[in-house]
Amino acid sequence: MTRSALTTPPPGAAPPEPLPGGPAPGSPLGPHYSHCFGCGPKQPTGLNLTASTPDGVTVTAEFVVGGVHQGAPGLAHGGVLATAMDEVIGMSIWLLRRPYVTGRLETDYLRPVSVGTTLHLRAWCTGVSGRKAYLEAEGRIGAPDGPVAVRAAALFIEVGMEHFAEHGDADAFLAEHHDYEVNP
Ligand SMILES: CCCCCCCC(=O)SCCNC(=O)CCNC(=O)[C@H](O)C(C)(C)COP(=O)(O)OP(=O)(O)OC[C@H]1O[C@@H](n2cnc3c(N)ncnc32)[C@H](O)[C@@H]1OP(=O)(O)O
Repeated sequence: MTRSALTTPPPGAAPPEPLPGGPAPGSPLGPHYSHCFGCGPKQPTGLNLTASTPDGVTVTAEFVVGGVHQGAPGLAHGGVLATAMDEVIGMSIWLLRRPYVTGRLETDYLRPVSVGTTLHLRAWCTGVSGRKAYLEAEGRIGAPDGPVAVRAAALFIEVGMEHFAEHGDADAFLAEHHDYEVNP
């Protein structure tokens, strides 16, 4: 992975600890928003990723590449694979229950991914420094220890709820997260 300086945590940036009262290891994670293109069950044209966490800080998910995800005939579109990386990374930082958005996403494509492949995704945080979270992800073909097809590194930036209120629909988010603390 040719991770750039922009997605490499600075010295002293520690990875996060599991959130007290967070999801139990192995338990499935719900979508962060039901209409999300990546994980929303009410988004029929989306990726419909479902994920779980083995340890409260890592996220795993399976993505079955279908015909609707093609770029070249029979092969996954690179932008769709980047979307899957963005989503699983977003799910892993959402384990902290603070709102982050993608600032930068770097993707390496190491192997072609055929339609019909189950891509085993994994994402984790390598460090948090102020508002910046540094994250990585990988997608492996056919099994959790299969050959790596895609790798990603990302910088996510923590934002306030005003980001969604000003640019999007904060009420739609809060309607699905009654337990969410706006000012924790
Ligand atoms: C609640 C669950 C949500 C799940 C979301 C799922 C993931 C997504 O799809 S998010 C959608 C895609 N992303 C976006 O729409 C974000 C669009 N961008 C923005 O809104 C803004 O640029 C935003 C919020 C990232 C940063 O703006 P702002 O809050 O003004 O902060 P800003 O001062 O510019 O940057 C903060 C720091 O991050 C750095 N930074 C910001 N963007 C980048 C970038 N692209 N690359 C490198 N560094 C960056 C800045 O240099 C700055 O660093 P420092 O503190 O060292 O000076």
